[in-house]
Amino acid sequence: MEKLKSLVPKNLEQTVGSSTVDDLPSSCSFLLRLFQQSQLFFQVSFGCKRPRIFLPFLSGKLIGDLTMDPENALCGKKKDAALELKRQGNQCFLKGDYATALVYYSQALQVAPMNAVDMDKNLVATLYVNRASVLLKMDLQLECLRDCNRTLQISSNYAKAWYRRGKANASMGNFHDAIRDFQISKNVEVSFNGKKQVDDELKIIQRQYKRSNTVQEHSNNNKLDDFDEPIQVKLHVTTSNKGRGMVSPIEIPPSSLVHVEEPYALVILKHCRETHCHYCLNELPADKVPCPSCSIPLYCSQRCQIQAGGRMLQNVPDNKEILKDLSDDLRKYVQEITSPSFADLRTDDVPEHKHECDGVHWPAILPSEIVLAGRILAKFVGQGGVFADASNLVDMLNLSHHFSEMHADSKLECIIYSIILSSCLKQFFPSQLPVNENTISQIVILISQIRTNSISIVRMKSFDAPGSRDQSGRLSSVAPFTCNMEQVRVGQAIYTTGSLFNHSCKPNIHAYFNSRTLFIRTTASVTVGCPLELSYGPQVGQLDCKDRLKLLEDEYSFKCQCSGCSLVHISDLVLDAFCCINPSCFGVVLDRSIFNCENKKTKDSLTVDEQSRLEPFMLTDSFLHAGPSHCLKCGSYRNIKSSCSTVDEAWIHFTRLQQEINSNRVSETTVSDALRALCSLKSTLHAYNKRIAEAEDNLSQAFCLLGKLELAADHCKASIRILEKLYGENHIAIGNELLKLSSILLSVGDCNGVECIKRLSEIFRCHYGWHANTMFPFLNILEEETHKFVSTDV
Ligand SMILES: C[S@@+](CC[C@H](N)C(=O)[O-])C[C@H]1O[C@@H](n2cnc3c(N)ncnc32)[C@H](O)[C@@H]1O
Repeated sequence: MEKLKSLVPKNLEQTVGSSTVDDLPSSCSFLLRLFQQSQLFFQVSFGCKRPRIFLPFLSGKLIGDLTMDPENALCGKKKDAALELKRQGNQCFLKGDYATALVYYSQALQVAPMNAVDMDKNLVATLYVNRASVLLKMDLQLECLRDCNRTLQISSNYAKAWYRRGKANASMGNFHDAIRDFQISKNVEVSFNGKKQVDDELKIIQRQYKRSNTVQEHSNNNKLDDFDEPIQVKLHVTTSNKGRGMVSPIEIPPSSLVHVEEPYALVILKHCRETHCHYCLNELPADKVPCPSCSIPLYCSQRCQIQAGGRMLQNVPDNKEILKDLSDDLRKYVQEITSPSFADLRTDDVPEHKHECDGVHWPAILPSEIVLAGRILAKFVGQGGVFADASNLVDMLNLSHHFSEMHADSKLECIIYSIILSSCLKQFFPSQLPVNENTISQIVILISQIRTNSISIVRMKSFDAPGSRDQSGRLSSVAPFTCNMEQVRVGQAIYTTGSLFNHSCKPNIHAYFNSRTLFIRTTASVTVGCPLELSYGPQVGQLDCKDRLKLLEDEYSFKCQCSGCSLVHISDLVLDAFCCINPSCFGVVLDRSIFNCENKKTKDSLTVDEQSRLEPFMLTDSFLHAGPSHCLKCGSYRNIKSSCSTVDEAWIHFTRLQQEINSNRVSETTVSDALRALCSLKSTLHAYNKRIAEAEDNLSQAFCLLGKLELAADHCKASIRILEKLYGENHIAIGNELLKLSSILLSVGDCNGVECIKRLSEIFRCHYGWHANTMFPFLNILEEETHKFVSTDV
């Protein structure tokens, strides 16, 4: 991108940098002509791990390379590479290194062409059946079963696939299916020895079946969650100083579902490409499914693959040969497995990966937001939209944006990306997407809309929660659990209605995702006409007001007008405050930058109740009398510079402690030093300063590792008391801390753990409603433990 930008002469750069929405088409036209006339050859690197591209832009080589044909494309399929990976997979399998074999077979599947043949068999079918063997060795029976199905959908008479399917079914206790699998395997097996082996296995399973009397359970792994919770209210759109926003026409209690929406378009983030499904964004299972036509996307199931790519894995196999000698029951069974029905899939949508497939490079190379813009454009065109005039796409989406306020450099980048994107998409939509200034300026606005409105889709990072179950479903332990639950950004999406919710640093709604679906729930009671606002990122309790304002301006291009940033409240006062030097005074002392920020806030509109809550920390008119470095309650002076040095010195011990915690080896000496440092922090910082909470949390983790659980519980409680002040009692951050505390208390047999679990369950349910138990399975387990705990106690 930097090299492309360097082609633009200074005067044109300035014109582009100062352009507004109205003169955008002329800026786009200048740049388009410049690139079309450029005779320069240049090298473009988009900063990804793909090889750099050497391109003459004018000759179409840049676009040519980005949209290369499947035979030559790096993202295309490669039979030789697949065969080599298969060979390495086989070697690892023979050595018993199943985990590495799994990786090789999966990589081979990613690059194997669908129609390639290897030793008289379809290569993809062979790779699936090989991977099925590895999965069976690794005790992943369900994954093995699915890979067998995939083999059979390509090659229904693959005896080994029926045989392994039978083994997997038998291991899972599905004896009835296992018997049918072995019967079919025996039928299609050609060798005498093979037939005998299957027959022996069949006899064993038949005997087991007779004994077991098991009720057959047909697991439908691809079944989507049923969703039947009604939406509580139809929200209204109003306009305020924040632009359009959502308000409630009625009073709404906490934890009410107020909005559910599927994305208009969505894209996976690059760092999650190997770990999460490119369609539903859930974590990939061991039997991930590649795109049949290119080597980039990976899916958790065929359903997701078909929905994203719009094509089946293969043609429906010809079952005639295999069916002719089978009973009616077995014939039906073969049909079900080899020709699964995806009739319930939504077919009204434009498959979002279709225009990116067949080996084109650009979706792998361009930034995610540009790929997302491409998906929106493809959907627009796929639904019959045409770029006849200058604003139809922009009007259709009707989303706000900040193009005019964007930095000059960002404007230039946006236009260059729009030229590249329109040229790439032209290969797929030759007549619908003309490369001209109208199309390009609409794409520029689209990118600005994406920057203002796209929502990050997050997932909880996998972790071993307390009371996790082993494979057999037994509770492994309720050992103290001390790590923080972390969320990872996995995708970026446009939800057209969801983007009408404004931001507040003190939000009253919470957004979360199940697969691709956006859910929004109230976290507090909402009065009639009250705006429903969620947090785009920074929240009261996490960052002080000046840092929040800066972050929102830098990353989201607006000056926050929320009540959290315009009214004085306890959290912003205490979060980074120092304590008063007078031990009997609970007032706060602020440094200059925080003081100046708080001083600008309105104090007049505070209610009597709000004023009385601030009372212990400050006199509400104290800003007039006291200044920075002075206690806002009694006016005493504190030397901020030396106080900062005291804190820095103390913090060195907590940095060391954290390092030891990370390596799971905590020494008694480091803990004693940290305890002394905590005293020093407490005599310098305000009692509700967030660093004290962090220090208490570190000590709690350290005492857990030393096995001193009572002390761990005490420090955890101290941390929670501070966080409650900063965030409020029902914030999800408190839920996370309660999770730690409850696991510590349960480990030492303290019945207060039961109360803790009740409280954390309520917080999680308030934020996630009925999804809480599926998203956080440890809740069920902890609740079960609680029941046992209570009954044992009685
Ligand atoms: C996702 S949109 C929300 C809907 C938008 N208000 C509209 O009219 O379409 C985000 C934009 O809304 C405005 N906005 C949202 N929350 C705000 C806040 N707390 N203070 C000021 N402006 C806000 C900003 O312009 C921001 O870029």
